[in-house]
Amino acid sequence: MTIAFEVIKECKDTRARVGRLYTPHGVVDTPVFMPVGTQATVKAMSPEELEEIGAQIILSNTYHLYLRPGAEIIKEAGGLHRFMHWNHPILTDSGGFQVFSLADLRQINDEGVTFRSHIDGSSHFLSPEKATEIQMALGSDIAMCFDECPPYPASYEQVEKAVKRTSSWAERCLEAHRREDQALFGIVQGGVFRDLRERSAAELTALDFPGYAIGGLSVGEPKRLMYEVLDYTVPLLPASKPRYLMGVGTPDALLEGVKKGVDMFDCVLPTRVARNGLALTSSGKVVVRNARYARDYEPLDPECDCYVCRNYTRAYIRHLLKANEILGLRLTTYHNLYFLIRLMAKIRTAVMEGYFLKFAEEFMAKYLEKEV
Ligand SMILES: CO[C@@H]1O[C@H](CNc2nc3cc4c(=O)[nH]c(N)nc4cc3[nH]2)[C@@H](O)[C@H]1O
Repeated sequence: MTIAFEVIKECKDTRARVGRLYTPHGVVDTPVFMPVGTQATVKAMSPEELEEIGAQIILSNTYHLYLRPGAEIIKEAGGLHRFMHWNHPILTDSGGFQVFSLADLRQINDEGVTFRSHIDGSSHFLSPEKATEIQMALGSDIAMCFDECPPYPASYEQVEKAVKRTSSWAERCLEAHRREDQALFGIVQGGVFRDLRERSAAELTALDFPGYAIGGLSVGEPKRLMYEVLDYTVPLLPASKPRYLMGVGTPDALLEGVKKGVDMFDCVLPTRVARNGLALTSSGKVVVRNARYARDYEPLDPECDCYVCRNYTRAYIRHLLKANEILGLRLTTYHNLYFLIRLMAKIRTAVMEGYFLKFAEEFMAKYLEKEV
């Protein structure tokens, strides 16, 4: 068995649950936030720093690594874990989303996708078989099916076509998948159309994947629409298997996703906004680049106990960011990742001890979702 999942504790008044995901590279306590390491690195962080902040599993991208440095080099180097010196679980996204959102799309048909690289314009072809082969070469613990993620908004016909393709491509990925020490997760599509979500979930659960992602969300739709889709999609997935909401998210979306029964999350947000000088704190977002922090000798988050908040001030980090000093990016990234990973740990404790709903309400009351 390449991967096993067990539900440890269910929340009595929401769908939240604490679980444990057993993978070839270690155990993951869920709900879990996965830092994004698109090009085999979580930007500005070393693997040791990721361990220090409590990162359990990270995400990397088939599309990017296939284009650069190429799956062959990573395979020759002994696989992605050895290549990037990360000896804990890794999940790779299949390229389904990246090829639509990044590449200069040339053509998509039932066979696969022809596209031009966003790096050098060279022409490439990705199919379910090829995306699966690349992930087997990378050696991630969890590989994702090659799917079609429609944009938002998209017409019913467009989404229906993507569901059909995603289901047929899922069968082809399953057929092509040959690595015993790697789990392949299915991805449910269906946009914001309930009947299409039901159809996609039925077709994918019939294939009995060890885990399921909810795709096609966090693509620009209003949050309340995403929550509505989750409300009727999560119950369609087997409760005994991990559920992964792709591309999410902000502290409020993580809390809502956990409340609705999601176990795994990933988002570029904490690392991306850090590079724009925005810190996530228990009282909301702090745009530490702002002049108002020039003489602010408090930590990014006075309630945070991370290495950055124990040793540096807003004034210093603002100075570094304004001076384009690399340490500025590193310190803000370190704190943002710590903040989200710490939030997930608090969520797990709250579920275990039966006060999750109260915790979520109190957290949100403080996290005003506005810049302080
Ligand atoms: C809100 O942040 C922006 O939006 C992206 C996050 N949102 C997101 N939705 C996703 C959906 C899918 C999917 O349906 N299939 C596969 N295979 N991977 C996916 C990856 C996804 N990531 C960030 O890149 C950022 O630009």
